[in-house]
Amino acid sequence: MTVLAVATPPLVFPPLPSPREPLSPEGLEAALREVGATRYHNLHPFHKLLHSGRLNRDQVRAWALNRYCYQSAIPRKDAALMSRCDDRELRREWLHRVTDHDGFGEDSGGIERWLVLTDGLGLDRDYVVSKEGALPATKFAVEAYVRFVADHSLLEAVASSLTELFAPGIHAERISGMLANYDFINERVVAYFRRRLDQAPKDADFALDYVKRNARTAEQQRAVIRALTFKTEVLWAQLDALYFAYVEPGWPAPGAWRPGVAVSEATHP
Ligand SMILES: O=C(O)c1cc(C(=O)O)c2c(n1)C(=O)C(=O)c1cc(C(=O)O)[nH]c1-2
Repeated sequence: MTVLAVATPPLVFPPLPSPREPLSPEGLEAALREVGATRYHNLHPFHKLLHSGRLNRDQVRAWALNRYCYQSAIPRKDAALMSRCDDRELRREWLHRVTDHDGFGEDSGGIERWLVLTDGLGLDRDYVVSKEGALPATKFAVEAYVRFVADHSLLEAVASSLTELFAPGIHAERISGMLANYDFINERVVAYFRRRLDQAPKDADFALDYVKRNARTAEQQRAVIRALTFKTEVLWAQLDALYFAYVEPGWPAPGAWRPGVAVSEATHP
């Protein structure tokens, strides 16, 4: 079986830091950044294909439709985090993450902007929102993230959001790569990512500062490194599933979306 030739990350990742003695806050930040540098999903072959214009429109549709599940779960996981939080200051700071996605007042929110993207790709909105066509692995990975935040310590829950430290780079790469390489992508449909370029760094800086101040023992530091590693796996598993279903060998699970389903070729630029 020929697997598409793309630049792949090393098969064996460098060992993760596993502090026995507490690290300094700066040492902990370096360890967390190392997790991102070696495991974040910008390294995944599916993203390399997506950003360089080597997917066809149906493969981009499959990505957007599955990724909707992740988007729509983010406010649920942030509400789960807040429900466990006794610290009013932390709740006040975290609250806007829910409204960034669900919208508030005049702002229709990130989930709506994501649906503008799926509209632009010609996907039926009700079908996307129903999540009926999402891959099993997408649903499992996304729910695992919501459960992780609900079940682990507040510190680990905050740390699991730290993949956002690495998101602006991939969003910038996606905006320029997709605009340059696909004639069916325009400014209107990349609006979601442009907005995240401002939102994500503020969220990530706050969460990083919180983790550096609160993870003081070696045990807490191991836990936050594990939480961030877990989150990179949530993201990676979704792309593995997309690659298997829609690139190579191209086996979508029973019931998962297939080209031609819930699609109108007329896009809405
Ligand atoms: O496009 C991406 O690669 C990407 C990655 C991530 C991430 O790293 O978790 C998020 C987002 N986008 C995103 O748009 C977003 O709103 C978001 C929220 C969170 C989170 O964990 O709270 N991650 C991400």
